[in-house]
Amino acid sequence: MSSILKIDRLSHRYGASWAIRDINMEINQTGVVGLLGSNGAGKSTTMNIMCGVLNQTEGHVYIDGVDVREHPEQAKKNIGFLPQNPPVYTDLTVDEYLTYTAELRLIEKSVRQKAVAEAKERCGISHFSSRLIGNLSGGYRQRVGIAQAIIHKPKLVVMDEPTNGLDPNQLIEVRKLIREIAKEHTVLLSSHVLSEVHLLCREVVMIEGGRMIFSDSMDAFNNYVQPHSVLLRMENPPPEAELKAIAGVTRVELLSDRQIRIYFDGSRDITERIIASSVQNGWRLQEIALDKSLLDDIFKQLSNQSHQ
Ligand SMILES: Nc1ncnc2c1ncn2[C@@H]1O[C@H](COP(=O)(O)OP(=O)(O)OP(=O)(O)O)[C@@H](O)[C@H]1O
Repeated sequence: MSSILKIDRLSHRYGASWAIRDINMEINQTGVVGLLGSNGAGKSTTMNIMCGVLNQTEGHVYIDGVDVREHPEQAKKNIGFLPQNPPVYTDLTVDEYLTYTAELRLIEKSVRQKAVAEAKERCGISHFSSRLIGNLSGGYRQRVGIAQAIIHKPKLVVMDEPTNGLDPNQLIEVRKLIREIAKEHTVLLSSHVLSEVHLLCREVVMIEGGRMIFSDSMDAFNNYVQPHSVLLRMENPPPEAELKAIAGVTRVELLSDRQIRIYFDGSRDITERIIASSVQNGWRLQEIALDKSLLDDIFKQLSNQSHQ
């Protein structure tokens, strides 16, 4: 059986400069896969090629076994695309716009209205059928954008930064909708926000500077995001050796006479052991805080590893 998406040594350059180099990816299941990368990493370029909007310089993209460049019409039957700026027409009503997109997707006239009704229902916009898109909030406009992406029931739905610019309530709602959609479709979404990918995705692909630097499950990715150091403030800190003796501690860094950073090997109960030792030995612990890895640090760490 063919993969839902297979990307094989994909590269693209604009003029003389390469935007992406040698991207490889394979997805075989439903669920959400995140394409994570900072601004300018190459996410939109990859997605635009995947969806047949841009012709690559080198490499291949197969959707359900069909080469997007060689057989675009056939491949696009199984792709839904929500670009970074949703292609919604603000002077059309929701019904007019979705009927138009159903037509573009070559859905037969006899079943077009049914397809529009189903897409509206799934995206929670049935009650806005005759509302002008220009009069909808950002969150609802995004739902209309998602509705056009699933109207022809594609196997793969590609969403370029789908939650960008939404307010916190809209964010929660749109995330919920993406999770729903991902029960039946494979969703590939891009983001430059680590927490977004964390909340939604089963797998993560990271690109930086146009190169793929990580591709694995969310659990594997978490190993990089989990804190590996803790910041302490103590009124009566012990000699370094006593802190090093706590199980799991790998390194101790004295920041000032009361502030200390402790590096540990990933065991989650380290804070409990530090607190217990402090109470037992009278170190008078005042503050303890886990250092979360910053996205920039993770990018750096992974980039270094992939270049070694
Ligand atoms: N049409 C274009 N012409 C020339 N260079 C481009 C063009 N589009 C993108 N680039 C360059 O290609 C690189 C990758 O851009 P791309 O838009 O794919 O990144 P991105 O990860 O989607 O970033 P963002 O989140 O900012 O959209 C960047 O250096 C960008 O400046």
